[in-house]
Amino acid sequence: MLYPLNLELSAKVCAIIGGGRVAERKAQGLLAAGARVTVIAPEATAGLRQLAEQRLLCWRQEEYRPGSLQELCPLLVFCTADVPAVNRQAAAEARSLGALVNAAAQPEITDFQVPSRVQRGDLLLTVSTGGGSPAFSRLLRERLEQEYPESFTAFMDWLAKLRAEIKQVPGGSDTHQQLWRQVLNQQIIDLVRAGELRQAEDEIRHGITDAGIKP
Ligand SMILES: C[C@@]1(CC(=O)O)C2=NC(=C\c3[nH]c(c(CCC(=O)O)c3CC(=O)O)Cc3[nH]c(c(CC(=O)O)c3CCC(=O)O)/C=C3\N/C(=C\2)[C@@H](CCC(=O)O)[C@]3(C)CC(=O)O)/[C@H]1CCC(=O)O
Ligand SMILES: NC(=O)c1ccc[n+]([C@@H]2O[C@H](COP(=O)([O-])OP(=O)(O)OC[C@H]3O[C@@H](n4cnc5c(N)ncnc54)[C@H](O)[C@@H]3O)[C@@H](O)[C@H]2O)c1
Repeated sequence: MLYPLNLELSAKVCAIIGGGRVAERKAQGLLAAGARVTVIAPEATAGLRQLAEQRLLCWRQEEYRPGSLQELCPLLVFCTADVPAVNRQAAAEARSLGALVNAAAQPEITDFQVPSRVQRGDLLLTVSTGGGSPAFSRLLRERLEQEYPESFTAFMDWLAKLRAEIKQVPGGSDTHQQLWRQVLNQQIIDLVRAGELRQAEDEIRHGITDAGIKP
């Protein structure tokens, strides 16, 4: 069974071996998370070249060779070359440097997989099939995008602010847990989904007042 975790990657060094379609997809996700990305590949897609020209990532236009990763000291290494032996070599070096390895087509050298995802502000929904069917992950992701539209971005922002207020309320975490379980119900999700943010927020505020709490 895979163990899910959401990594804080801002300013962390990540290396991508290979410059094809898979590399480009991985680079986009990593850049969105604020990582410092270096691509090592003799050739790169137009999209990757553009990102390099905009200095959003570093493209080392060369083949991977043992030692290439040494001075980078990356946290994560993505092996996406279309030569399995190259990916194996890079993965071995990465591990010796303490990095975690992703190799989409070679599960035997993979430490972690990248899930399909929907981002709505701080709300992050991810889907994995453990490599069984990435196409099914995509299908589910498309459904989740419809079920959790953009309105959730603003709602999550509001909810996090309210939680910060509630945290100041005396009673400790048991009281807070009980309160949240009472005021957050399935109907709230439906209201946010329908874009009725104001009503969702009012429902929550009323629930808090009914519980006798003044945030
Ligand atoms: C989630 C997503 C994220 C991302 O890539 O960032 C991702 N694949 C996506 C899409 C996708 N990938 C492929 C297709 C074509 C249809 C098909 O083949 O099924 C489609 C669908 C499409 O594009 O329509 C081909 C494919 N993928 C892998 C192999 C290798 C193999 O199976 O051996 C092959 C065959 C290559 C070949 O035949 O040459 C392997 C992996 N792909 C994973 C992630 C990991 C498992 C995640 C999981 O199980 O859920 C894992 C194990 C490695 C990893 O960690 O990257 C992204 C969803 C984007 C979205 O949400 O739209
Ligand atoms: N396209 C997909 O959706 C997908 C998904 C998962 C896995 N895969 C597999 O992952 C691999 C990469 O897929 P792709 O579509 O990005 O392939 P691609 O052919 O578009 O890209 C391969 C890249 O590897 C680079 N490369 C070759 N030798 C290298 C070396 N010695 N050092 C550094 N880079 C080197 C090439 O220059 C090229 O940029 C393939 O084996 C593919 O079967 C593809």
